[in-house]
Amino acid sequence: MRLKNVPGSREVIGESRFVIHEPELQKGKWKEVFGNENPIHIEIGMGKGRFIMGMAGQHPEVNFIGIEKYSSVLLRAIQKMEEEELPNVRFIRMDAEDICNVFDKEEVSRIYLNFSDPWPKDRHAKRRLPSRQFLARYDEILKKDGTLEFKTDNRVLFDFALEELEPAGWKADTVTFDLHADEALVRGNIMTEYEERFSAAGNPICKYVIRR
Ligand SMILES: C[S@@+](CC[C@H](N)C(=O)[O-])C[C@H]1O[C@@H](n2cnc3c(N)ncnc32)[C@H](O)[C@@H]1O
Repeated sequence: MRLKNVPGSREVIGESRFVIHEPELQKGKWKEVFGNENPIHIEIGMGKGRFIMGMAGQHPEVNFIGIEKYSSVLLRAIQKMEEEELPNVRFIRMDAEDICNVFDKEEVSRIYLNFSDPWPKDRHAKRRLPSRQFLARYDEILKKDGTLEFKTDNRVLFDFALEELEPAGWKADTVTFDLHADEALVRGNIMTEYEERFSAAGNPICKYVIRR
């Protein structure tokens, strides 16, 4: 269900203590937000937050920041955090196009892209989160030894994402076209909302991991 205009969602988000309301002000200072020196991992297009909250529960030694464009979707993640507060999670409502205004050079240790919107029209290719335009933004904020991980069931988008790596100066370390068929790779895997739905429908899940 895509909820773009849930009445009151902007107000709830505006008052939520789990949301960073002026993220540009934290650029270069994210460790202060969490009050520790732990590495920062971000998920771009986090949806309702299942993945990032699952990861945060498994990894209290990491700080997680979820980025989501739509308030109505972010609202669902906030509701989950009201039920199960995690000290190492914060959310930002923003378009990831502006990500370089929010994180300083090498401030982020890992970026997760999960089931990113495919934007099927060619003229919208630059809006795809694994596009070379976005890779250039990730290049700015990711630590030199940082990691980028991308999962999707959309084979066309995945093939596009693989083709974007070389022109952007990136190289995949691990590529799988059926994550759930590989016991070693799937160990510790946290399912996203979309992953649960699509893998239950029998769609193979593709994934790449890049270590810089
Ligand atoms: C297909 S959903 C996948 C949600 C979740 N990652 C999952 O796997 O279940 C893609 C999400 O990315 C968000 N999104 C798309 N483009 C974005 C952008 N440029 N900045 C921030 N969020 C974005 C959408 O609003 C949507 O919630």
